[in-house]
Amino acid sequence: MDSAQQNSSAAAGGGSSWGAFLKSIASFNGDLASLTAPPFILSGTSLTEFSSYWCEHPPVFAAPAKESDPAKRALLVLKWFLTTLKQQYASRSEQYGNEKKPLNPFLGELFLGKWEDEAGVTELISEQVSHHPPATAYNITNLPTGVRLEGYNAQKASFSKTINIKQIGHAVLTVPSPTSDQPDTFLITLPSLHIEGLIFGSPFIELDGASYITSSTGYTAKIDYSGKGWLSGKKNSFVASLYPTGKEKEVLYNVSGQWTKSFEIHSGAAKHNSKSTLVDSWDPEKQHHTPLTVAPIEKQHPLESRRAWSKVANAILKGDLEAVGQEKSRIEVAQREARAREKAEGRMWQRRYFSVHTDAPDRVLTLLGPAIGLAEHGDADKTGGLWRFDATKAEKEREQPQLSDEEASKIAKELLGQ
Ligand SMILES: CC(C)CCC[C@@H](C)[C@H]1CC[C@H]2[C@@H]3[C@@H](O)C=C4C[C@@H](O)CC[C@]4(C)[C@H]3CC[C@]12C
Repeated sequence: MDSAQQNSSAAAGGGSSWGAFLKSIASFNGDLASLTAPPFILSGTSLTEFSSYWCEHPPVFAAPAKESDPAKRALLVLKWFLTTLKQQYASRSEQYGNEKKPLNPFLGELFLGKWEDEAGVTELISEQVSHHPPATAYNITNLPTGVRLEGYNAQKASFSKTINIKQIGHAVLTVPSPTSDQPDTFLITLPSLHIEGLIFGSPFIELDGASYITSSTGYTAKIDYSGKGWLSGKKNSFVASLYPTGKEKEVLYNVSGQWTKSFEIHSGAAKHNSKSTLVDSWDPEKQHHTPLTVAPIEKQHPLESRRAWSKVANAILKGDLEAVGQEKSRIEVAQREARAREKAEGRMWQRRYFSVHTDAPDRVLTLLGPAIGLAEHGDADKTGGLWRFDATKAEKEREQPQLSDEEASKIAKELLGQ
């Protein structure tokens, strides 16, 4: 039995737990962390890991740095963005219907790794920068080209027929140009999503609405998402167009397909226009994907996600709900105590890699935000701040010597109750 079938039969047979869950979500307050999901829907993976979905194909991520034409560079950025969607929203649910509830990261949780392939080394830093409201920040750099993505993300959920999730935050991609000293900057918004299949106990994600990518070189891409309607359409569909910013009707390229399957890029406004030609295509089945390398658990910092959550993740794997509850609550209690200590001592938790942008208006949001309706403050009130990668802090972290076993145990005890 695959996990979608397991879920469905749990929903049917173990109807009481799934039924109770459905009832609880119908009245939930929008706080995803407060959802008490039945055991089979729990995942042992924390949301800090999700930042890695941005770069499962490093050569596609780094490709824009080699293109000298700004419009084509913008197209390569759009292509890369579209290739990430399958990982972001469907990789945990290969057979539709086994999306799970990820672990809620604790403040200061880290997920660090790197990809090594024909694009060279690409580094990932992901940090839980805020707990109330929960927000994750990330920075991904392809070292040979300097292509760099930074961003932060929070979710606001509501219930109307199903769980609807609005993503708050944005991403900024910096692409060094082969012909100029000035890199291009791309401001990226994130799609809304909702959960389908809940009633059958086999949840999966569908994207909705539109998201945008706009560049400092004067190009904007709009991506419209749609799903399978009652009468027509295919799951996970999208159409995208790339046009000079402010001239939505002057489409240079159009892209269409399914973000879980394949898509085609055509020149001009319409795919079946006599003047339009096929420029490029993507089929994830035919693509090689580079696995992320993460340090072995014993070598990780105690606040690194897989080390910190290892006991919870093992208990979830074994289906030992009592242990899941106990191990989770150790972390929650220790975190509450840590916050109380900080408050009493008049200090704040120090983020290791990111800082809140507090100076004059943010350069990228001021320059590019208006073209795609993003506010200058970046919804900072809903994400605990406008988070930017802090290269100075990152350098300091890099210089830190490896923790001794005693130091690591002390941190694990104080901050995670382990
Ligand atoms: C399955 C259901 C019953 C419980 C609710 C789970 C809910 C909290 C999960 C499900 C899917 C998750 C999305 C995920 O698809 C992908 C991303 C993209 C990533 O870059 C940032 C996180 C986000 C939005 C996840 C948030 C948590 C979601 C909505």
